[in-house]
Amino acid sequence: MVAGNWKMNTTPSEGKALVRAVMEKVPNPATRVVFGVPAIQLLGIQELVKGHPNYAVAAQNMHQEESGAYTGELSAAMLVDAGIEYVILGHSERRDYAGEDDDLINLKINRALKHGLKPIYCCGEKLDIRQAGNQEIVVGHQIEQALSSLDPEQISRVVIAYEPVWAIGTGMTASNEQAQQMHAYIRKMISNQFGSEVGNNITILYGGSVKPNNARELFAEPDVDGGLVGGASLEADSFAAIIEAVRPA
Ligand SMILES: O=C[C@H](O)COP(=O)(O)O
Repeated sequence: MVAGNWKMNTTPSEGKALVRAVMEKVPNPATRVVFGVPAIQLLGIQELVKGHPNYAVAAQNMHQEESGAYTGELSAAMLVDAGIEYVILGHSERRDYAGEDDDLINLKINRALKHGLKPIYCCGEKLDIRQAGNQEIVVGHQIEQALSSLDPEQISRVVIAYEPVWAIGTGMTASNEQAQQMHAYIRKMISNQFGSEVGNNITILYGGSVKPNNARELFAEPDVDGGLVGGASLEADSFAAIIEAVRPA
């Protein structure tokens, strides 16, 4: 699977042009392709991908409550009614700028699953943690807090995105070995808690400076099931090249 996270980029007309160009370049992707678009574009982009077996749309956030007086927020029910299939939750930018922690993210994941949305749960360590060699402790803790209350059926609808914070938007991609090591660790954690069938089948994406020139090698690692792409998803040529770098299932 390849998911693009546009973050706060593209106007609605730019977004539509980008999706049209990607779909024209890769009309039949060999993998699931998801556009994570700004809230104002959800309906418009959903219209463009509607009916396509491999293209889908993700919201970049969602509120944990069912409905109510939460000005500026989007609910799970609204996303589902608009035809949206995925929601990105726990991105490091929301952890940093909106103060989200794994307890809150756990509430959001539960709400999303209750409505049939598929959460793309983001986790990952900061640079000082990596330098101290504590990345598995920190990511393990994030996953435990955010996902351990789920049952095997629920977790099987979750996509995990490992995004080392030091690699996001910096051009400093994790090495293939670093990515593989963490993905294997995450898969083992999920297998231990939910059983090996769930662990073997869960999709674990790598995110952090994925580009056309490193995607193929990263995606060739046995536990890397694709990517969550920021900057390189904003340009049709580079996103199309990354989609085409996914190894066949
Ligand atoms: O959600 C995507 C990540 O934050 C990666 O962003 P990037 O590809 O620009 O490093």
